[in-house]
Amino acid sequence: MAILHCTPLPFLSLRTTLYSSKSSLTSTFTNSTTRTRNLLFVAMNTFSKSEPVSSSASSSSTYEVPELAANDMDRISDNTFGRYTGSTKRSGKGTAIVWFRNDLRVLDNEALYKAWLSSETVLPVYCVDPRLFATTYHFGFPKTGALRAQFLLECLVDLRKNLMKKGLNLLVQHGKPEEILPSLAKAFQAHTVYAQKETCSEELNVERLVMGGLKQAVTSPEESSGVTVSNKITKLQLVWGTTMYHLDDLPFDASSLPDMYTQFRKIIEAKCTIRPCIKLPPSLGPPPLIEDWGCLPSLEQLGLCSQNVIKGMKFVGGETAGLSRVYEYFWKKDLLKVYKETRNGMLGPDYSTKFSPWLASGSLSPRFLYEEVKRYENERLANSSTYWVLFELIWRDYFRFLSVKYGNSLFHLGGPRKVQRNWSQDKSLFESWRDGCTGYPLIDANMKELSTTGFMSNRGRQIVCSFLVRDMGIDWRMGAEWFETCLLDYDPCSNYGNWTYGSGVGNDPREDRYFSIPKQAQTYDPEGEYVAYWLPQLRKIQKEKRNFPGNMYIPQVVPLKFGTASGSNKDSSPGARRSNHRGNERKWNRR
Ligand SMILES: Cc1cc2nc3c(=O)[nH]c(=O)nc-3n(C[C@H](O)[C@H](O)[C@H](O)COP(=O)(O)OP(=O)(O)OC[C@H]3O[C@@H](n4cnc5c(N)ncnc54)[C@H](O)[C@@H]3O)c2cc1C
Ligand SMILES: Nc1ncnc2c1ncn2[C@@H]1O[C@H](COP(=O)(O)OP(=O)(O)OP(=O)(O)O)[C@@H](O)[C@H]1O
Repeated sequence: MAILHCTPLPFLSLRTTLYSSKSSLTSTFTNSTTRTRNLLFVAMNTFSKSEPVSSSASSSSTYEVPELAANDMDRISDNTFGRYTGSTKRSGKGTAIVWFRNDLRVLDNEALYKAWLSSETVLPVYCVDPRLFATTYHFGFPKTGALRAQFLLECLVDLRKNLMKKGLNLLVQHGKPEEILPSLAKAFQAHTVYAQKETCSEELNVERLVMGGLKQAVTSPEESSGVTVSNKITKLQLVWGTTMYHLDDLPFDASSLPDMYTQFRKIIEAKCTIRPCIKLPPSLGPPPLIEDWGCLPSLEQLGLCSQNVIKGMKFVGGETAGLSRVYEYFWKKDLLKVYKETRNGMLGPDYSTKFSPWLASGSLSPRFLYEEVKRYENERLANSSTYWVLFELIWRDYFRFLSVKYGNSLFHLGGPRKVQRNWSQDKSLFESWRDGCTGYPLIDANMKELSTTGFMSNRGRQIVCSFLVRDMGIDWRMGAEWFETCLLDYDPCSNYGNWTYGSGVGNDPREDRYFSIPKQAQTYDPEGEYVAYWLPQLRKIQKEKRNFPGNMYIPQVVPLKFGTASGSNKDSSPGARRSNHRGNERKWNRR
């Protein structure tokens, strides 16, 4: 297989020039500074770009997710917006800024709604923050890989389009929010900056800096829209919005969050209701007078090599595509009713919802998903599958609330329980995992899918995590940071939360399990279809041997801790296809 090695790219300086007049606001890109990244691993940017061209159509096929024409997606999104249009009246004065972060949507966006209600003019802003394109904390991988960066850019194009449909626009500025927002607040004499509240320290730090910047940029006395604004500090109002259940509706403080998921779920299902989605008026305009709303950077300007998805799933970024995927999965293909039976699959777009990239960027509201599940249950049928999507979305909520409870310990080697264990940071072992060259087809296929598409199934993520941590004994944060680079759906809470669970350092000591590769392969890829898709050289091998190819495949870099990879299932893990969250694994014996 040919691997494209991209040498680390110089980092671009993104400089913002802001003319503090309402009519002239310009952003410029400066392609000047070259700062070579300080990288621990030089080959960190290796992406499996070009598989050999295969004779079989199925081996080289790509699937767009959703697989719908652009005009169909526009129609679906217009219809959805139509259902969420109300007749609220605004009563506010002056200008409010909406600072978009991981809430790149118009539908059910509370920050946007509050800004509209509280003002006469809304200024929507997105800051292309260079820190998002720097490197990960410990191991120097790209903080945002090319595929997620591309997805993000698509989200922004679409957000601008949807805001324009609502009579607004999106101001795109290049630089740090703590520098841009105070300047804008001053220039527009905004009374408030509204934004979605985040929970992890990197984002909290930016919130603190923005707050500090706003305090320093006190607006000067001036007559604006008939209102006298005198030496007022622009407020930063942070709005909760990432979860299906609202933080304020939990029957306990985040600090008393139960440490067992099931306990958490049962309490909130019994005691909490999910707030309805917000209905917006047909127009949120008028927009402020701005000549130049700013342009989006190219991947190259962000210091990334552009990467085409040439195999597997190609996700289309943006709210329009996200709403269309919901329509496609629930209504067009009618797959919600079988979700629980198919969700542990690995191949193709339809074994699971694939909502996660849109949820992570905030292009889809989890409350909207809840309402769509309920609508489906009313109009079609309700069964354990329709419930199970909500069950999984509650996991997502849980990891978000855990980040409030446990703070930075979610990112620490010992995790929230401060578990002491010896970890290795063996570079060549790690690289064999990262590049999909371990000699275990199931691991290698999953890792190639990740670097080629930015996605991996939940089953695959659990298996490759267990292998890295249990069989290789590698520092789990290396795996978590590589996922941070690659995943389209990267979310700090879900990613680091799942990695701490998978590594046995999470808050729940029972979530400490070993996934046996032979057992997983036999259960979830018995005919080797998945591995042969990603490793075409295995296609010539008998189906049931593809996961156990012996010397017909590359050598294994480490032996397995339990069981063998010979094809026989020597693993004594609990029964196959259990429907619980992390079924089909065995308790890890601590070293
Ligand atoms: C090591 C590891 C790392 C992960 N990193 C991330 C991450 O960065 N971002 C992310 O969104 N998910 C992460 N997950 C969770 C899960 O794998 C993905 O959410 C899921 O595979 C996305 O595919 P889907 O949308 O088709 O999921 P579906 O099976 O259709 O589930 C519906 C939704 O439920 C939520 N969900 C499902 N499983 C989980 C879970 N275990 N934890 C949290 N939410 C869940 C997701 O929002 C998902 O979109 C990780 C899991 C593991 C084991
Ligand atoms: N959004 C995020 N994405 C990825 N990592 C994050 C995010 N927010 C916080 N972190 C991680 O949280 C950790 C914070 O480390 P920091 O040193 O600031 O805090 P700390 O608790 O004092 O840790 P330490 O004791 O290791 O110094 C880092 O590992 C950082 O990468």
